Amino acid sequence: MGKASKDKRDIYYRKAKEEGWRARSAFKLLQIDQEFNIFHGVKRVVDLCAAPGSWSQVLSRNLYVPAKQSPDCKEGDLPLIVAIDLQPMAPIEGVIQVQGDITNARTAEVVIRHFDGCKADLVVCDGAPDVTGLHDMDEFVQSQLILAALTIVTHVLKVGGKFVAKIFRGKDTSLLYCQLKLFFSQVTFAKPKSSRNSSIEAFAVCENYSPPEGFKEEDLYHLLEKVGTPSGADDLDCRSGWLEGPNKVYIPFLACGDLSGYDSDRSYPLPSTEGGSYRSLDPVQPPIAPPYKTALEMKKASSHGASADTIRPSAES
Ligand SMILES: C[S@@+](CC[C@H](N)C(=O)[O-])C[C@H]1O[C@@H](n2cnc3c(N)ncnc32)[C@H](O)[C@@H]1O
Repeated sequence: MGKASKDKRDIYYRKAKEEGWRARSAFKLLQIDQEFNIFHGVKRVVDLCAAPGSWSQVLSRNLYVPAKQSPDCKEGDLPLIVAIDLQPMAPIEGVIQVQGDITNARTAEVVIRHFDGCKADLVVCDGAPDVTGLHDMDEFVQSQLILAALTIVTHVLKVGGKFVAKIFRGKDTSLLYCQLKLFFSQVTFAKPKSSRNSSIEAFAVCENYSPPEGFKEEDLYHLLEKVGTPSGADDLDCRSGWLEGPNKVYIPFLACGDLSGYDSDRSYPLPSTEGGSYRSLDPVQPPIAPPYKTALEMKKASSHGASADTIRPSAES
């Protein structure tokens, strides 16, 4: 698809470039905030799986920049934004970057250290594995990423805090809902208007972090395993809900936005520019070390006569 054609078919892709966002996903977080007011009162935030950084940009523009420009704000009062990803990303004003795997305990430790004993008001996670197209498999890997994010949440989120995580809707969605409901009094699955209807993605918006009484972080997985099992029913289900039977949970699902917003499944005419012809903008910030870079290097080298297996992946060279 040519750039102009993509601009026409994907209004949020075009708008992202016009407004200086690194990815169209920025609009998903903005639309979730419009509906749930998740940024209200937030001073400390963790952005998990943040690259290329459009959610971190949203956090910077909505929290850090206004505070910095306020004449009453002192240096120590500036919002703290910590962003983590496997991939490096170009710097963003007011955002501390950690490169690491969120499923690794050491990454969680680095994040916790940045908070220096204080707790976060908000944790967001837009993590996605490389999608295989096998829905059950993709949903499973995605749910593992969410559970890794929940591990970090249990260590860094303050009681009453919020957590927003990308989910893939599938057969285990109710289980995931019940697991999240163990820790948050309000859990809503939301679909922002900028997320295409054809995509199985949605976002779990979890409000009012309130772990079960006596909860210890090291017991997280043991507790989650009990959700939906007969043995766990007695002590957990009153909080998290039932997976089966007459009292089965119904997941609150909300389509964010109204009819006045752009529809991500529609094509929109391109704006006419001076001179009549439309000029597509370049992406705001191309990824600095994308996973496909090695493949491109190998392809380039093989077309110049070198054997592909003599090329070292760029991370090792
Ligand atoms: C959809 S992108 C995130 C887009 C980002 N929110 C933005 O607005 O620019 C998903 C990201 O998840 C990251 N990711 C996937 N698995 C991860 C893991 N185990 N640890 C850290 N990051 C991970 C990928 O590297 C990728 O950058």
